[in-house]
Amino acid sequence: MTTIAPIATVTSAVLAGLSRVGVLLVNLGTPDTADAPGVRIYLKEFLSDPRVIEDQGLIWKLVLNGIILRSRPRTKALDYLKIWNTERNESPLKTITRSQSDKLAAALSDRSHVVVDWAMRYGNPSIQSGIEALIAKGCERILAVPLYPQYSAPTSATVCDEVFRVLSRLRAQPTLRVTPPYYEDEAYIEALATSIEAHLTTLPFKPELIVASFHGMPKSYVDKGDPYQGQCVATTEALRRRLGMDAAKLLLTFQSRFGNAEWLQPYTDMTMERLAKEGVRRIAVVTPGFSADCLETLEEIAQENAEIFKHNGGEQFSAIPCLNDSEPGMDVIRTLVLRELQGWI
Ligand SMILES: C=CC1=C(C)c2cc3[nH]c(cc4nc(cc5[nH]c(cc1n2)c(C)c5CCC(=O)O)C(CCC(=O)O)=C4C)c(C)c3C=C
Ligand SMILES: [Fe+2]
Ligand SMILES: [Fe+2]
Repeated sequence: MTTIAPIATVTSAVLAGLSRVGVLLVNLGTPDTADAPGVRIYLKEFLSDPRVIEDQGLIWKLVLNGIILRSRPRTKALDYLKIWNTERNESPLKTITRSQSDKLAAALSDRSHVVVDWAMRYGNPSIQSGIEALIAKGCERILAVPLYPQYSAPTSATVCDEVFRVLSRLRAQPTLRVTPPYYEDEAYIEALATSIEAHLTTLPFKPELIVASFHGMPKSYVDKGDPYQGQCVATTEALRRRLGMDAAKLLLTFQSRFGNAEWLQPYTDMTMERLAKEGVRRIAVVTPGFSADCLETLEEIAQENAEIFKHNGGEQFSAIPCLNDSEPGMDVIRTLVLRELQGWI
């Protein structure tokens, strides 16, 4: 049965005349600790989400609990250790998302009734705690911002599911808006292009080509109607136009395959191997689908895929940082948020 949460905090804020607008930045989530128990808790929550693994039947439950959660946490914890932010003792995804939130708050500080916070879909800080904190600060309107340029059900939709689940337990709900995907927004394409150009000037070599690697997903999800692949293609084509590069100079690939089903192709790792074997010696890889550097960019691309490329004859490999909390990156988030807050501020 759905329980109705107490609304005392909401009521007192409203009575005090503190009606505010809340902005909640949300990214995927990451383990709290870089060890097997921490990764197990994270993977269990993540992989039990029917938006991520659509068939949550008995066979999947047996595979998840009997195989995956027994072995993967140990190996993945070692990968997390390679990229861990030891200063703050947290995953880079958290450090960067917090900084994006702080910088957005600073950029909107002249609008005192706007409150900015951040949350993770899986793990901590949770979406529930983020929404409760905004409500406690008097926010009667909330803009949820899934930090994914391209929409997909396993990422953007599940953020909405969780936001709606939290609101479903409230008697006095805040009014809700959700930012749309921004896969071909001018500010986003411009930010990607300038960050690529700036990065290339820092390299001691000139890449023969650039690979744009997006997180993959099972092909069947797209066949059933997920628009993700089309939006990745649209981003890449817009970037090609902006950079004056053709499909042979800016390639589109999909990484992070999980399980045995067919995922979106071409696969990043197989492309690295193919390119090196065909004689390409110098490449750069950009990851436009990730708004913040994380395990998939810092370890899988910058370490694993660099190794695959070099092992097969490649010589120079450079991973281009995500937009993160850089000036162009914050320009994207600020532009998106200000556009979607129109009429509220
Ligand atoms: C069926 C499984 C998965 C789907 C579908 C999926 C889609 C998807 N994921 C991202 C972004 C990220 N994924 C990250 C890690 C990660 N992804 C999966 C599985 C699926 N992702 C797993 C099991 C993991 C954990 C690591 C591992 O065990 O391999 C991350 C990094 C998180 C971090 O802690 O740094 C991100 C970001 C997108 C955009 C996406 C949809 C297209
Ligand atoms: Fe993923
Ligand atoms: Fe990965």
